[in-house]
Amino acid sequence: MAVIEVADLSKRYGKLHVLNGVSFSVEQGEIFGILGPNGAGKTTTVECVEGLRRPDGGSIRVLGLDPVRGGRELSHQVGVQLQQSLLPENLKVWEALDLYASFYDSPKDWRELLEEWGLADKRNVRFGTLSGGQKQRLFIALALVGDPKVAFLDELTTGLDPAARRATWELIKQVRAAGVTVVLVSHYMDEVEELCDRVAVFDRGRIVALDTPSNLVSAVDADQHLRFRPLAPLDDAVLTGVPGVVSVTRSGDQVVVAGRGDFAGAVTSALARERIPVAELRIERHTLEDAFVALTGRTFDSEES
Ligand SMILES: Nc1ncnc2c1ncn2[C@@H]1O[C@H](COP(=O)(O)OP(=O)(O)OP(=O)(O)O)[C@@H](O)[C@H]1O
Repeated sequence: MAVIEVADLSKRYGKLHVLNGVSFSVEQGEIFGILGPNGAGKTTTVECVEGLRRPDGGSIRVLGLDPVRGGRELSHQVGVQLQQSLLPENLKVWEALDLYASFYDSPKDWRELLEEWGLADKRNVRFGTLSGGQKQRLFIALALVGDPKVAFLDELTTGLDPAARRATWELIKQVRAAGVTVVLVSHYMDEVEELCDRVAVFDRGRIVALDTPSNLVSAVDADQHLRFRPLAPLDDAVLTGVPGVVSVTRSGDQVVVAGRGDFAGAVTSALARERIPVAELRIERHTLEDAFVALTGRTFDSEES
């Protein structure tokens, strides 16, 4: 069952067309990723879906309701982590959770959320004195305190250190396991690969691909690279004739073989046949970043113009 249905969404700011015909649906219980570089239109899309912005065209349904007209009814079933959420500096952690819980019909017990999100010992601490990571975890807890059916999380792990990011990912998986549908806005490729069941790749106000992260990666039609250090003299001609090999180059004492299809197995067989032992053998598999470049012709970090 689709929890969110977006069809042909368009949005302008003055003369700037920010969204042009964006369509997607989010199924119940999935983590749906919205990935794209800065300015691609991710936040505008999500804010339209949340009912915070009015689209210029297209239709949106969330749990069967129009987010603008059904806003009141929806707000009890939806949790939102705002991108630049700000709370009064003096508000204590427990007061923030208690306040947010009061907005909902049947909120979660915020004491449990404090435990889950590692904030139990910060209960009486004022918001203004929390670290960046603690603020971020509090914002996620606030998005979940209403026990929502759908949670929108925007730049989930910004400001968290690597261990805290991993811990957050595990908690988000638990949120999914509890049946909550999650829409995750991100520009972190690793996060999307780790968490998302499906991902919509945004570029310049359009969705250029929508699939599982692994399907997006395997659709990349570009050379793969196999690297190794030969431990005996190697004539490149041994490898250039191997089926699937596109090129053989050297990088210091490493050999880099570019190829397609099943070339890696054929290369290692050829090395074995020639009795050339190798060290540090590794295949550089494609990533979501490669998929983005293949889809748009641009690197992910280039800003939208
Ligand atoms: N209120 C606004 N008025 C005018 N232009 C806006 C407004 N909000 C966003 N924009 C512009 O619309 C475009 C899309 O912005 P949006 O925030 O949706 O992108 P994004 O993909 O979420 O980027 P980021 O990752 O930086 O948040 C950008 O060019 C942005 O400058």
